[in-house]
Amino acid sequence: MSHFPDWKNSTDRQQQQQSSMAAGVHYPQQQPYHHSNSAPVTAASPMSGQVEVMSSHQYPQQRGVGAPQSAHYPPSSSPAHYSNGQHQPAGPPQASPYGGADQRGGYANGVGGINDGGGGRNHRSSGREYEDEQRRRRSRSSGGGRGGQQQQQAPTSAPGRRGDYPPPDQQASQFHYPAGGVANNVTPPSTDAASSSNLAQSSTLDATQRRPAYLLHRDLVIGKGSYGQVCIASRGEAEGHHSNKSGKRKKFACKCVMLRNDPKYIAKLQEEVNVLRELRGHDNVIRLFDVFCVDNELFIITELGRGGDLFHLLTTHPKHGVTEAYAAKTVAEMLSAVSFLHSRHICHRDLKLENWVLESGKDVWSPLKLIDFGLSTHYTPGHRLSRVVGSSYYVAPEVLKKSYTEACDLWSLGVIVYMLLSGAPPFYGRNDEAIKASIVQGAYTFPHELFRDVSDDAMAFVACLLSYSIEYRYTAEQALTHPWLTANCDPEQLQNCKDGARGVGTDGVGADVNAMQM
Ligand SMILES: Nc1ncnc2c1ncn2[C@@H]1O[C@H](COP(=O)(O)OP(=O)(O)OP(=O)(O)O)[C@@H](O)[C@H]1O
Repeated sequence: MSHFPDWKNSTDRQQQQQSSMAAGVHYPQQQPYHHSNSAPVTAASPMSGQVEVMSSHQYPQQRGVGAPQSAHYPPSSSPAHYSNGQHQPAGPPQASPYGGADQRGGYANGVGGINDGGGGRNHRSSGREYEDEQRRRRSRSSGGGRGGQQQQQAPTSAPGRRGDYPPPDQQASQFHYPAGGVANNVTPPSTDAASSSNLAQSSTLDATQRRPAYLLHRDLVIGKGSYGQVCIASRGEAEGHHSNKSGKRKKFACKCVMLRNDPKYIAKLQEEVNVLRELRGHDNVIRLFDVFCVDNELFIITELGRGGDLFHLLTTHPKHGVTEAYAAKTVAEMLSAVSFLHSRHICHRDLKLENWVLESGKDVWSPLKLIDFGLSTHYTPGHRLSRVVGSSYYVAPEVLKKSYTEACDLWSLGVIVYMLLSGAPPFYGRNDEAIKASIVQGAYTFPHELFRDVSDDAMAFVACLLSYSIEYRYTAEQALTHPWLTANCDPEQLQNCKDGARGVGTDGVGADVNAMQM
């Protein structure tokens, strides 16, 4: 028996993936996986009522040939643990490979209980502030969830058919926005119908300012999150504007968020949009195209990651772990994006497999793009953040202890790399509270069963990111120079990542948002 429900058989996830396929998100067929001799990942146990208190996705606990049969994996008696206090490096961590499997392990320290009162999460709502989650859960259980309202209000066409939203007769007024019509300020909904007209509607248009209408395909859902759903939007020839070479309408991802009359909520959305704007142009950050409001609903139009997210890539294949070459390429791109964020004093705070999408549905080696800046925030260097936000499994211990810096993003990347290499999370538990306790304790191992094909350098790299002390944790810039990346990445690609980290090659960063509109 395992404490991890069978995430592979999650109905929500399957439906979402089928919907994504229909929506034009095609998961690449190439398989960058290793462990070809390993047995398929074993489904642990059927999804159970635990889902209410589990994180968004359930990660496998046991897998592969030789995986321990115990309920807790790695076993708590594993000799691979060693304590943080005893083995903390004296200076910034170097690429010091561990001598052997029995010496590899995580740092344990005597940190006490978790002081966050966060609760569990539903299937796909892990990336949110814990207090908000509690509120949403109450709202859902009373049948008043925002997502439900959104579904009901959506004036889509008949089920199964493409739903063009808004209806054709409303498109001109609602989706032809002026040149300055991007919602530069997200306005809270108003009870006054006249004043609740969105920015697009309230501006005067002339012919030269008009832009092509978007068609929002409400039934082509590519992702669901705690703040709404992400659908396909398209525009192109049908409105007499430029189409792509094949004459098809160009597709975008559209995050649809119902606005609430809540200043904090609006401020959060404003920050998400601001951050997306500011990061525009980096190769590994999803590109923002438009933002606008219609009838108290905010639409954030971005580039479409056609290859789906990394969670899907990692979990839908029967083998576990990707090759080191693929992991290194992936991580170099992640570090490039994160270094770029940090150079602009933006902390993402929700780095996880689900928030990286592949640009192409045909090439698994295509560039990765960072999405979901809903928890991102600008920070003042040297000042600590205190709000407990993040996703289970990935959240850094110092975040749970309410005093953290941008280094929390590097911890999350450490968790991601660990998972890419092994297919399992370093910190886990039977529910969110147990996972958080495991993180705060900080002990993890590199079980031989999962890491037998993984190099010492790779594990040393992970350890540099999963350093309990932020003093010793690598920055994104430092991590980009780690020998494991040098040994496993294409030199030119790695250099591009390093350049991207410094903002070299990013087009028009900081320029007026209107310049980016198509
Ligand atoms: N631009 C995109 N291209 C492809 N897929 C996307 C894109 N944006 C979002 N998705 C998919 O939709 C899912 C949810 O999107 P997003 O994370 O932005 O929503 P959210 O409400 O903020 O979610 P969460 O609560 O998990 O943080 C993603 O995990 C991803 O699978």
